[in-house]
Amino acid sequence: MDSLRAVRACCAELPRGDDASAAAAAARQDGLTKPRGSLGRLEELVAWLARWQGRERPRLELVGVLVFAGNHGVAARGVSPFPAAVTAQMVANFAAGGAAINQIARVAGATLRVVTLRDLEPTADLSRGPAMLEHELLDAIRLGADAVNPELDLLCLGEMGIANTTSAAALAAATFGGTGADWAGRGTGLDDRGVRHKAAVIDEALARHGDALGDPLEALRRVGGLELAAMFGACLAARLHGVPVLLDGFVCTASVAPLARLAPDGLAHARAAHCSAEAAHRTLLRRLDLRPLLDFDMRLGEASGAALAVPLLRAACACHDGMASFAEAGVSDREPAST
Ligand SMILES: Cc1cc2ncn([C@H]3O[C@H](COP(=O)(O)O)[C@@H](O)[C@H]3O)c2cc1C
Ligand SMILES: O=C(O)c1cccnc1
Repeated sequence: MDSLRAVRACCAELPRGDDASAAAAAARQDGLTKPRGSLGRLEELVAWLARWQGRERPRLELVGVLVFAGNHGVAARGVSPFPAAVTAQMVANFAAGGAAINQIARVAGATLRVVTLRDLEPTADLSRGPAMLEHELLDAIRLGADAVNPELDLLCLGEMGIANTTSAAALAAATFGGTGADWAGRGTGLDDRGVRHKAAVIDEALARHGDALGDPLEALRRVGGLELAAMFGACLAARLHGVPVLLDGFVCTASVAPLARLAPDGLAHARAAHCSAEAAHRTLLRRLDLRPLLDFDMRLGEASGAALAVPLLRAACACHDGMASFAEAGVSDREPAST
Protein backbone atom coordinates (compact mmCIF):
# COMPACT_ATOMS: atom_id res chain seq x y z
CA MET A 1 0.00 0.00 0.00
CA ASP A 2 2.29 2.78 -1.19
CA SER A 3 -0.39 5.18 -2.36
CA LEU A 4 -3.96 6.03 -1.49
CA ARG A 5 -4.88 4.64 -4.89
CA ALA A 6 -3.34 1.31 -3.86
CA VAL A 7 -5.37 1.41 -0.62
CA ARG A 8 -8.56 1.90 -2.65
CA ALA A 9 -7.62 -0.89 -5.06
CA CYS A 10 -6.95 -3.19 -2.14
CA CYS A 11 -10.40 -2.42 -0.68
CA ALA A 12 -12.03 -3.28 -3.99
CA GLU A 13 -10.71 -6.85 -3.84
CA LEU A 14 -10.90 -7.94 -0.23
CA PRO A 15 -10.58 -11.64 0.58
CA ARG A 16 -13.92 -13.22 1.51
CA GLY A 17 -12.67 -15.73 4.04
CA ASP A 18 -12.82 -19.50 3.87
CA ASP A 19 -16.39 -20.73 3.22
CA ALA A 20 -15.38 -24.37 3.70
CA SER A 21 -13.93 -23.83 7.20
CA ALA A 22 -16.95 -21.78 8.25
CA ALA A 23 -19.33 -24.47 6.97
CA ALA A 24 -17.30 -27.26 8.61
CA ALA A 25 -17.34 -25.42 11.94
CA ALA A 26 -21.11 -24.90 11.73
CA ALA A 27 -21.60 -28.58 10.87
CA ARG A 28 -19.43 -29.64 13.82
CA GLN A 29 -21.49 -27.42 16.15
CA ASP A 30 -24.65 -29.23 15.03
CA GLY A 31 -23.22 -32.60 16.07
CA LEU A 32 -22.11 -31.63 19.59
CA THR A 33 -23.97 -32.71 22.72
CA LYS A 34 -26.44 -29.87 23.00
CA PRO A 35 -29.70 -28.98 21.35
CA ARG A 36 -28.82 -27.41 18.00
CA GLY A 37 -28.23 -23.67 18.28
CA SER A 38 -28.41 -23.70 22.08
CA LEU A 39 -25.05 -21.98 22.50
CA GLY A 40 -26.55 -19.04 20.66
CA ARG A 41 -24.09 -16.43 19.53
CA LEU A 42 -21.12 -18.51 20.74
CA GLU A 43 -21.85 -20.80 17.79
CA GLU A 44 -21.94 -17.96 15.28
CA LEU A 45 -18.70 -16.53 16.71
CA VAL A 46 -16.91 -19.83 16.21
CA ALA A 47 -18.03 -20.02 12.58
CA TRP A 48 -16.85 -16.43 12.11
CA LEU A 49 -13.42 -17.20 13.60
CA ALA A 50 -13.23 -20.38 11.49
CA ARG A 51 -13.94 -18.41 8.31
CA TRP A 52 -11.20 -15.85 8.83
CA GLN A 53 -8.61 -18.17 10.37
CA GLY A 54 -9.33 -20.78 7.69
CA ARG A 55 -9.58 -23.49 10.37
CA GLU A 56 -12.51 -25.73 11.25
CA ARG A 57 -11.33 -25.53 14.87
CA PRO A 58 -10.30 -21.92 15.44
CA ARG A 59 -7.69 -21.24 18.10
CA LEU A 60 -6.84 -18.28 20.28
CA GLU A 61 -3.20 -18.93 21.11
CA LEU A 62 -1.82 -15.65 19.83
CA VAL A 63 -4.15 -12.80 20.71
CA GLY A 64 -2.86 -9.26 20.16
CA VAL A 65 -4.05 -5.94 21.52
CA LEU A 66 -2.90 -2.96 19.48
CA VAL A 67 -3.36 0.51 20.96
CA PHE A 68 -2.51 3.43 18.68
CA ALA A 69 -1.78 6.78 20.32
CA GLY A 70 -1.97 10.16 18.61
CA ASN A 71 -2.64 13.81 19.32
CA HIS A 72 -5.18 16.19 17.80
CA GLY A 73 -4.90 19.85 16.86
CA VAL A 74 -8.59 20.25 17.62
CA ALA A 75 -7.81 19.70 21.32
CA ALA A 76 -6.89 23.42 21.35
CA ARG A 77 -10.58 24.21 20.80
CA GLY A 78 -11.47 23.02 24.30
CA VAL A 79 -13.41 19.92 23.20
CA SER A 80 -12.03 17.67 25.96
CA PRO A 81 -11.97 18.25 29.72
CA PHE A 82 -8.41 16.87 29.77
CA PRO A 83 -5.23 18.50 28.45
CA ALA A 84 -3.51 17.01 25.39
CA ALA A 85 -0.48 16.21 27.58
CA VAL A 86 -2.49 13.28 29.00
CA THR A 87 -1.93 11.30 25.78
CA ALA A 88 1.83 11.06 26.39
CA GLN A 89 1.32 10.55 30.12
CA MET A 90 -0.99 7.62 29.44
CA VAL A 91 1.49 6.13 26.95
CA ALA A 92 4.02 6.16 29.81
CA ASN A 93 1.37 4.58 32.05
CA PHE A 94 0.79 1.79 29.47
CA ALA A 95 4.54 1.12 29.43
CA ALA A 96 4.61 0.97 33.24
CA GLY A 97 1.64 -1.43 33.32
CA GLY A 98 -0.65 0.94 35.21
CA ALA A 99 -3.57 1.44 32.82
CA ALA A 100 -6.88 -0.44 32.62
CA ILE A 101 -5.86 -2.11 29.36
CA ASN A 102 -2.73 -3.60 30.98
CA GLN A 103 -4.92 -5.44 33.47
CA ILE A 104 -7.68 -6.50 31.04
CA ALA A 105 -5.21 -7.68 28.38
CA ARG A 106 -3.46 -9.83 31.00
CA VAL A 107 -6.73 -11.39 32.13
CA ALA A 108 -7.65 -11.98 28.46
CA GLY A 109 -4.34 -13.75 27.80
CA ALA A 110 -3.48 -11.16 25.16
CA THR A 111 -0.24 -9.38 24.33
CA LEU A 112 -0.46 -5.60 24.44
CA ARG A 113 1.47 -3.40 22.06
CA VAL A 114 1.23 0.40 22.08
CA VAL A 115 2.21 2.27 18.93
CA THR A 116 2.65 6.04 19.09
CA LEU A 117 2.03 8.07 15.97
CA ARG A 118 4.61 10.67 14.96
CA ASP A 119 6.02 11.09 18.48
CA LEU A 120 2.59 12.40 19.48
CA GLU A 121 3.02 15.57 17.44
CA PRO A 122 -0.61 16.63 16.85
CA THR A 123 -2.55 16.78 13.61
CA ALA A 124 -3.71 20.14 12.29
CA ASP A 125 -6.99 21.45 13.75
CA LEU A 126 -9.72 19.68 11.76
CA SER A 127 -12.18 22.51 12.42
CA ARG A 128 -9.96 24.96 10.50
CA GLY A 129 -8.62 22.78 7.68
CA PRO A 130 -7.64 19.20 6.85
CA ALA A 131 -6.22 17.34 9.86
CA MET A 132 -3.62 15.64 7.66
CA LEU A 133 -1.83 15.99 4.35
CA GLU A 134 -2.15 13.05 1.98
CA HIS A 135 1.28 11.66 2.77
CA GLU A 136 0.60 11.97 6.50
CA LEU A 137 -2.61 9.98 6.12
CA LEU A 138 -0.84 7.35 4.05
CA ASP A 139 2.06 7.06 6.52
CA ALA A 140 -0.39 6.55 9.40
CA ILE A 141 -2.40 3.93 7.50
CA ARG A 142 0.82 2.08 6.67
CA LEU A 143 2.13 2.27 10.21
CA GLY A 144 -1.13 0.72 11.37
CA ALA A 145 -1.01 -1.97 8.69
CA ASP A 146 2.62 -2.84 9.45
CA ALA A 147 1.88 -3.18 13.16
CA VAL A 148 -0.33 -6.23 12.54
CA ASN A 149 1.45 -9.52 13.10
CA PRO A 150 0.05 -11.82 10.36
CA GLU A 151 0.42 -14.81 12.71
CA LEU A 152 -2.19 -13.49 15.15
CA ASP A 153 -5.28 -15.59 15.82
CA LEU A 154 -7.23 -12.48 16.86
CA LEU A 155 -6.58 -8.75 16.99
CA CYS A 156 -8.12 -6.30 19.47
CA LEU A 157 -7.97 -2.71 18.25
CA GLY A 158 -8.02 0.47 20.31
CA GLU A 159 -6.66 3.95 20.80
CA MET A 160 -5.45 6.72 23.08
CA GLY A 161 -5.62 10.37 22.03
CA ILE A 162 -7.10 13.32 23.90
CA ALA A 163 -9.90 14.96 21.84
CA ASN A 164 -10.30 11.95 19.58
CA THR A 165 -14.03 11.56 20.33
CA THR A 166 -14.42 14.89 18.47
CA SER A 167 -12.54 13.52 15.47
CA ALA A 168 -14.56 10.28 15.63
CA ALA A 169 -17.87 12.18 15.80
CA ALA A 170 -16.89 14.32 12.80
CA LEU A 171 -15.90 11.20 10.85
CA ALA A 172 -19.19 9.50 11.76
CA ALA A 173 -21.10 12.59 10.56
CA ALA A 174 -19.05 12.63 7.36
CA THR A 175 -19.83 8.94 6.82
CA PHE A 176 -23.52 8.82 7.71
CA GLY A 177 -24.69 12.44 7.64
CA GLY A 178 -26.19 14.43 10.47
CA THR A 179 -24.89 17.32 12.54
CA GLY A 180 -22.47 17.78 15.41
CA ALA A 181 -25.35 17.44 17.86
CA ASP A 182 -26.19 14.00 16.44
CA TRP A 183 -22.72 12.59 17.02
CA ALA A 184 -21.04 14.60 19.82
CA GLY A 185 -21.01 12.97 23.26
CA ARG A 186 -19.44 13.59 26.62
CA GLY A 187 -16.16 11.85 25.80
CA THR A 188 -14.06 11.87 28.97
CA GLY A 189 -16.76 13.81 30.84
CA LEU A 190 -17.92 17.08 29.28
CA ASP A 191 -20.97 18.73 30.85
CA ASP A 192 -23.98 19.76 28.73
CA ARG A 193 -22.43 23.08 27.86
CA GLY A 194 -19.19 21.38 26.84
CA VAL A 195 -21.08 18.95 24.59
CA ARG A 196 -22.86 21.89 22.89
CA HIS A 197 -19.51 23.56 22.24
CA LYS A 198 -18.05 20.31 20.90
CA ALA A 199 -21.06 19.91 18.57
CA ALA A 200 -20.56 23.48 17.31
CA VAL A 201 -16.87 22.79 16.60
CA ILE A 202 -17.86 19.66 14.64
CA ASP A 203 -20.46 21.68 12.69
CA GLU A 204 -17.72 24.18 11.82
CA ALA A 205 -15.60 21.33 10.50
CA LEU A 206 -18.48 19.85 8.49
CA ALA A 207 -19.21 23.26 6.92
CA ARG A 208 -15.55 23.91 6.13
CA HIS A 209 -14.87 20.56 4.46
CA GLY A 210 -18.28 20.31 2.77
CA ASP A 211 -18.67 17.90 -0.12
CA ALA A 212 -15.05 16.76 0.10
CA LEU A 213 -16.20 14.54 3.00
CA GLY A 214 -18.19 12.44 0.53
CA ASP A 215 -15.10 10.36 -0.21
CA PRO A 216 -14.29 7.94 2.67
CA LEU A 217 -10.48 8.32 2.58
CA GLU A 218 -10.72 12.06 2.09
CA ALA A 219 -13.02 12.22 5.13
CA LEU A 220 -10.46 10.24 7.14
CA ARG A 221 -7.73 12.68 6.02
CA ARG A 222 -9.72 15.83 6.70
CA VAL A 223 -11.46 15.08 10.01
CA GLY A 224 -9.77 11.88 11.20
CA GLY A 225 -6.58 11.63 13.17
CA LEU A 226 -3.29 9.75 13.06
CA GLU A 227 -4.37 6.97 15.44
CA LEU A 228 -7.73 6.67 13.66
CA ALA A 229 -5.93 6.26 10.33
CA ALA A 230 -3.64 3.67 11.93
CA MET A 231 -6.64 1.68 13.21
CA PHE A 232 -8.11 1.84 9.70
CA GLY A 233 -4.83 0.51 8.28
CA ALA A 234 -4.57 -2.21 10.91
CA CYS A 235 -8.13 -3.36 10.30
CA LEU A 236 -7.51 -3.51 6.56
CA ALA A 237 -4.21 -5.39 6.99
CA ALA A 238 -5.88 -7.86 9.35
CA ARG A 239 -8.39 -8.63 6.61
CA LEU A 240 -5.60 -9.30 4.12
CA HIS A 241 -3.81 -11.59 6.60
CA GLY A 242 -6.95 -13.49 7.64
CA VAL A 243 -6.85 -12.15 11.19
CA PRO A 244 -10.29 -11.60 12.78
CA VAL A 245 -10.70 -8.27 14.60
CA LEU A 246 -12.50 -7.17 17.74
CA LEU A 247 -13.38 -3.48 17.57
CA ASP A 248 -13.41 -1.37 20.71
CA GLY A 249 -15.67 1.66 21.33
CA PHE A 250 -16.90 4.73 19.51
CA VAL A 251 -13.53 6.00 18.33
CA CYS A 252 -12.34 2.64 17.06
CA THR A 253 -15.64 1.95 15.29
CA ALA A 254 -15.65 5.39 13.63
CA SER A 255 -12.10 4.84 12.39
CA VAL A 256 -13.10 1.74 10.41
CA ALA A 257 -16.38 3.18 9.07
CA PRO A 258 -14.55 4.31 5.90
CA LEU A 259 -13.68 0.66 5.24
CA ALA A 260 -17.37 -0.23 5.27
CA ARG A 261 -17.95 2.46 2.67
CA LEU A 262 -15.04 1.46 0.46
CA ALA A 263 -16.24 -2.15 0.34
CA PRO A 264 -19.77 -3.42 1.03
CA ASP A 265 -18.55 -6.25 3.28
CA GLY A 266 -15.43 -4.37 4.42
CA LEU A 267 -16.03 -5.17 8.09
CA ALA A 268 -17.04 -8.83 7.68
CA HIS A 269 -13.88 -9.91 9.50
CA ALA A 270 -14.65 -7.59 12.45
CA ARG A 271 -17.04 -7.80 15.39
CA ALA A 272 -18.01 -4.98 17.74
CA ALA A 273 -16.80 -6.15 21.14
CA HIS A 274 -19.00 -3.76 23.07
CA CYS A 275 -21.36 -0.82 22.90
CA SER A 276 -19.72 2.16 24.57
CA ALA A 277 -21.59 4.59 26.82
CA GLU A 278 -20.50 7.35 24.42
CA ALA A 279 -24.03 8.16 23.25
CA ALA A 280 -23.55 7.96 19.49
CA HIS A 281 -21.84 4.56 19.51
CA ARG A 282 -25.16 2.71 19.49
CA THR A 283 -26.27 4.69 16.42
CA LEU A 284 -22.95 4.11 14.69
CA LEU A 285 -23.07 0.36 15.34
CA ARG A 286 -26.60 0.21 13.95
CA ARG A 287 -25.63 2.10 10.84
CA LEU A 288 -22.75 -0.32 10.29
CA ASP A 289 -24.96 -3.33 11.02
CA LEU A 290 -22.67 -4.40 13.88
CA ARG A 291 -24.20 -6.10 16.93
CA PRO A 292 -22.04 -5.63 20.04
CA LEU A 293 -21.07 -8.60 22.18
CA LEU A 294 -21.12 -6.66 25.45
CA ASP A 295 -23.02 -3.64 26.70
CA PHE A 296 -21.15 -2.72 29.86
CA ASP A 297 -21.49 1.08 30.15
CA MET A 298 -17.76 1.38 29.47
CA ARG A 299 -16.45 4.56 27.84
CA LEU A 300 -12.72 4.33 28.18
CA GLY A 301 -11.14 3.43 24.87
CA GLU A 302 -7.61 1.88 25.06
CA ALA A 303 -9.08 -1.32 23.49
CA SER A 304 -10.45 -2.10 26.96
CA GLY A 305 -13.86 -3.19 25.67
CA ALA A 306 -12.30 -5.25 22.88
CA ALA A 307 -9.97 -7.10 25.27
CA LEU A 308 -12.83 -7.72 27.72
CA ALA A 309 -14.67 -9.73 25.06
CA VAL A 310 -11.74 -12.11 24.44
CA PRO A 311 -12.73 -14.54 27.25
CA LEU A 312 -16.15 -14.94 25.57
CA LEU A 313 -14.43 -16.04 22.40
CA ARG A 314 -12.19 -18.37 24.42
CA ALA A 315 -15.30 -20.00 25.89
CA ALA A 316 -16.81 -20.32 22.40
CA CYS A 317 -13.66 -22.05 21.08
CA ALA A 318 -13.33 -24.29 24.15
CA CYS A 319 -16.88 -25.60 23.68
CA HIS A 320 -16.33 -26.09 19.97
CA ASP A 321 -13.06 -27.94 20.48
CA GLY A 322 -13.70 -29.85 23.68
CA MET A 323 -17.32 -30.96 23.56
CA ALA A 324 -18.17 -34.50 22.63
CA SER A 325 -20.47 -35.34 19.74
CA PHE A 326 -23.71 -37.26 20.36
CA ALA A 327 -22.05 -40.38 18.93
CA GLU A 328 -18.84 -40.03 21.00
CA ALA A 329 -20.70 -39.52 24.26
CA GLY A 330 -23.48 -42.02 23.61
CA VAL A 331 -26.08 -39.31 24.10
CA SER A 332 -29.34 -39.81 22.23
CA ASP A 333 -29.97 -37.23 19.55
CA ARG A 334 -33.46 -35.87 19.07
CA GLU A 335 -36.04 -38.12 17.49
CA PRO A 336 -36.86 -37.54 13.86
CA ALA A 337 -40.04 -35.48 13.59
CA SER A 338 -43.10 -37.77 13.55
CA THR A 339 -45.50 -37.46 10.65
C1 LIG B 1 -6.68 9.47 32.07
C2 LIG B 1 -7.31 9.06 30.75
C3 LIG B 1 -7.12 7.77 30.27
C4 LIG B 1 -7.74 7.40 29.06
N1 LIG B 1 -7.72 6.24 28.38
C5 LIG B 1 -8.44 6.38 27.31
N2 LIG B 1 -8.97 7.60 27.23
C6 LIG B 1 -9.92 8.01 26.20
O1 LIG B 1 -10.27 9.38 26.28
C7 LIG B 1 -9.85 10.13 25.15
C8 LIG B 1 -10.99 10.63 24.34
O2 LIG B 1 -11.88 11.47 25.05
P1 LIG B 1 -11.95 13.03 24.77
O3 LIG B 1 -12.35 13.19 23.33
O4 LIG B 1 -12.99 13.54 25.72
O5 LIG B 1 -10.59 13.61 25.06
C9 LIG B 1 -9.00 9.19 24.36
O6 LIG B 1 -7.67 9.34 24.72
C10 LIG B 1 -9.53 7.83 24.74
O7 LIG B 1 -8.74 6.76 24.44
C11 LIG B 1 -8.54 8.28 28.33
C12 LIG B 1 -8.71 9.59 28.80
C13 LIG B 1 -8.10 9.98 30.00
C14 LIG B 1 -8.31 11.37 30.51
O1 LIG C 1 -16.12 4.69 23.22
C1 LIG C 1 -14.98 5.15 23.12
O2 LIG C 1 -14.18 4.74 22.26
C2 LIG C 1 -14.52 6.26 24.03
C3 LIG C 1 -15.39 6.92 24.84
C4 LIG C 1 -14.93 7.95 25.65
C5 LIG C 1 -13.60 8.28 25.65
N1 LIG C 1 -12.76 7.62 24.85
C6 LIG C 1 -13.19 6.62 24.05
